[in-house]
Amino acid sequence: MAYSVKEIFPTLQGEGRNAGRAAVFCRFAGCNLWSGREEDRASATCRFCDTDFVGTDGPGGGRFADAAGLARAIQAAWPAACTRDALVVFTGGEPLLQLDAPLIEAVHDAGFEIAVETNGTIEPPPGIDWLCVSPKEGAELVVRQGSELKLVYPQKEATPERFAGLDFAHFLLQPMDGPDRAANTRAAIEYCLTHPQWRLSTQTHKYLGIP
Ligand SMILES: C[S@@+](CC[C@H](N)C(=O)[O-])C[C@H]1O[C@@H](n2cnc3c(N)ncnc32)[C@H](O)[C@@H]1O
Ligand SMILES: Nc1nc2[nH]cc(C(=O)O)c2c(=O)[nH]1
Ligand code: SF4
Ligand SMILES: [Mg+2]
Repeated sequence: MAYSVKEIFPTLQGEGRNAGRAAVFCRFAGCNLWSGREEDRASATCRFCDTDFVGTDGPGGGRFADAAGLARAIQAAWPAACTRDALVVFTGGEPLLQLDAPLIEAVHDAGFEIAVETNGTIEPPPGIDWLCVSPKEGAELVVRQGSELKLVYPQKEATPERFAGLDFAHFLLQPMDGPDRAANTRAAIEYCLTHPQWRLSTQTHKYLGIP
């Protein structure tokens, strides 16, 4: 199938348990919880999104006719001379609207480990090496196991207690960015201090000034 990609760029994973690890980010266009248009934000299911995922006009973005072509573009963006420890992070928008078996096979064949950032509303295909699920208030969570559960905090109805018993290796709270980031960060720290199952995930790339 063809893929709509907003942007492809090398950077360090800024969030979660793999923060600090070099990766190629492949950001798919489109999401099932928001159109991405500001005029629709207030009526969307997910209203706090910090990302522009509309269109295919970002650096390295475009329409890719097949998995081999997209895998080549990802490989070309890998900054190191060899593919040792190569990692691609599929994100978006919602990557599970587009990530499929042929693309997983093509990037594995190119030597990459595959990480995915998903809102957890769509069943993932097999073969993902690191699955990060970030539940959204008001959206049904269908992906109930994975590598890390990274909850943006606070969300009124999506409380940590609702997810603490699910089958994930790591549980993270990520302060909601926006006008209340400082207060949200203090609240997340307080929660982690009193609930040590949960660790703090800060969006380090925003402090570091990298994409
Ligand atoms: C832009 S989303 C794309 C992947 C997928 N749609 C999802 O929501 O997980 C990437 C990550 O950023 C998080 N995120 C989005 N907006 C945020 C905000 N305002 N503050 C903190 N994290 C945010 C999401 O929860 C998710 O973990
Ligand atoms: N450096 C960096 N790390 C990230 N981790 C998750 C991101 C995302 O937007 O999915 C992201 C991102 O946009 N940049
Ligand atoms: S589900 Fe993810 S990409 Fe979609 S609007 Fe929410 S944070 Fe943004
Ligand atoms: Mg981001």
